[in-house]
Amino acid sequence: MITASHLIKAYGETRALDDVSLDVAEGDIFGVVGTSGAGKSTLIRTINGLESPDSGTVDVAGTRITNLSGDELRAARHGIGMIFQHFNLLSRRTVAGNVSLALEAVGMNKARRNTRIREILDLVGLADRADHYPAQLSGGQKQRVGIARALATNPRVLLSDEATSALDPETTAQILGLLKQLNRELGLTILLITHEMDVVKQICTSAALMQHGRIVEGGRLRDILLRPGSLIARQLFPLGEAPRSPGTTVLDLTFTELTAQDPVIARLAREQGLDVGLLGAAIETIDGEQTGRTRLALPSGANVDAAVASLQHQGIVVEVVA
Ligand SMILES: Nc1ncnc2c1ncn2[C@@H]1O[C@H](COP(=O)(O)OP(=O)(O)OP(=O)(O)O)[C@@H](O)[C@H]1O
Repeated sequence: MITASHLIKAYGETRALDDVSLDVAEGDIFGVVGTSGAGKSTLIRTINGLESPDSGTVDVAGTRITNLSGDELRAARHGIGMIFQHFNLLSRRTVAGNVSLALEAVGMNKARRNTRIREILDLVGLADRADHYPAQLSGGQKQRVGIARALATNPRVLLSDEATSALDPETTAQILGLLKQLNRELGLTILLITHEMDVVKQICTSAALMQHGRIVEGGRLRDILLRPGSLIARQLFPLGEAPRSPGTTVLDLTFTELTAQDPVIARLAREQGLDVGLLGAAIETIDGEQTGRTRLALPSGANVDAAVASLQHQGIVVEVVA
């Protein structure tokens, strides 16, 4: 649904995008994560045609965005909804008036606009706020207006630029819940950029990690998590620095639903006759599956190869970290 191919964008000496390629499948919720300055905003602005790359191409829903300019580009952008960290609402317009803007831009007549505004405000849970002004709304309600405005023209794609970064954790969870619902009910494809791994945990089905203008890792979350050495898995389930104590072997285990219910540690201890220590664990539901990482310590003298083989036999990804 969204394909970016070999994007390069430089600002002076800085390569904000340094050969970035990305594929977002229809119906996916794809999160691009990275620290400040990694190039996330430049990427999302290039995908909706606000920024043109020095080279490379962007296709959204079958249209080559990077070939368009002027009216053609404006028309294509009506098919791409976008929401922002600071909502970008017009303070002098009511909630209905803000949503109406998107519909006026595509030339819809007043009667149809009014019907569509009611419909979309109902969908985002703001039917009773149509006549309020942005200043009279909470942050979460303002973002709901942003979402209603972005989806008013029925785009198949929604881009989200740090849409929950200005919200408290509870409101963030509600807005992410709404996005997930819209993804499910409308088949909406969502590409979001965020610096918060929690956002990825809560709704994404796929993710990519950006560093210094490059995508250093990406794919479906369930595949990424089972990739030994995955940077995204480490950030999703931080276990910290591995402790070093002479003779002890430290293992990091990554497991998915298949094994979450199994008595993995007990079985390892029993089969190998080992006193296994538990050093850390982080377990969450990701993409609907119980997933997690656990850090174990094996005592000195343990047959590490046999222990690793036994864990791998149970479908667990094992890394010897110390
Ligand atoms: N218009 C611009 N002019 C000059 N440099 C820019 C411009 N836009 C971005 N950059 C530079 O490009 C790099 C990537 O910036 P970008 O805003 O895309 O990163 P980001 O990951 O979105 O960071 P943040 O989360 O802080 O917004 C940075 O080094 C930034 O300073």
